[in-house]
Amino acid sequence: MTDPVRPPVDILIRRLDPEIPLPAYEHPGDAGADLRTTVDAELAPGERALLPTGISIALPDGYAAFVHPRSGLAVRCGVALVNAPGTVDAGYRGEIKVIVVNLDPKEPVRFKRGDRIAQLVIQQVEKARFHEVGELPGSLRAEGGFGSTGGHAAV
Ligand SMILES: O=c1ccn([C@H]2C[C@H](O)[C@@H](COP(=O)(O)OP(=O)(O)OP(=O)(O)O)O2)c(=O)[nH]1
Ligand SMILES: [Mg+2]
Repeated sequence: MTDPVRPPVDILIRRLDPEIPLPAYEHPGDAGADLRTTVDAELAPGERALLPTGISIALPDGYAAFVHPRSGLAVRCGVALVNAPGTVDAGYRGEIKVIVVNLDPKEPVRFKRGDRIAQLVIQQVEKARFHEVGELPGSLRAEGGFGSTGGHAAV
């Protein structure tokens, strides 16, 4: 489905497993295209695994793809991504993989080949030039961070 505001970016994709469907947006306005895994896997509570998706892509320069968790898996099964969001660099040509972890304290999680395990968000990214200085310009926040504005539970 075409976005009326901005046309989609064209991305070359290789299917490393011909039986697994390509990543797809489930609805026209979705930000993420769901990624599937090519393997069966069972994760004990607290266990993590590197799951293959059966695809590799060539992003245009100036883009990156981010591997985000799926909320449904998180709320129903306690599945998180260890490195969320995973960063796929424009120059990466290897298989996209997903580092899942089972955060449920009691129940194992089972993935079946073809299951949708994560979602891929494509974004334009800025490149920075870093200019070293002795002093940074001032700001209202200054060095306050990590709860400096309050509103969090006392520790
Ligand atoms: O969830 C992810 C994260 C990364 N990658 C791939 C694509 C990315 O371009 C490459 C390297 O990722 P990253 O830079 O996050 O890892 P690193 O530990 O810094 O590895 P490297 O030294 O290869 O950059 O691994 C994935 O397939 N899935
Ligand atoms: Mg890196």
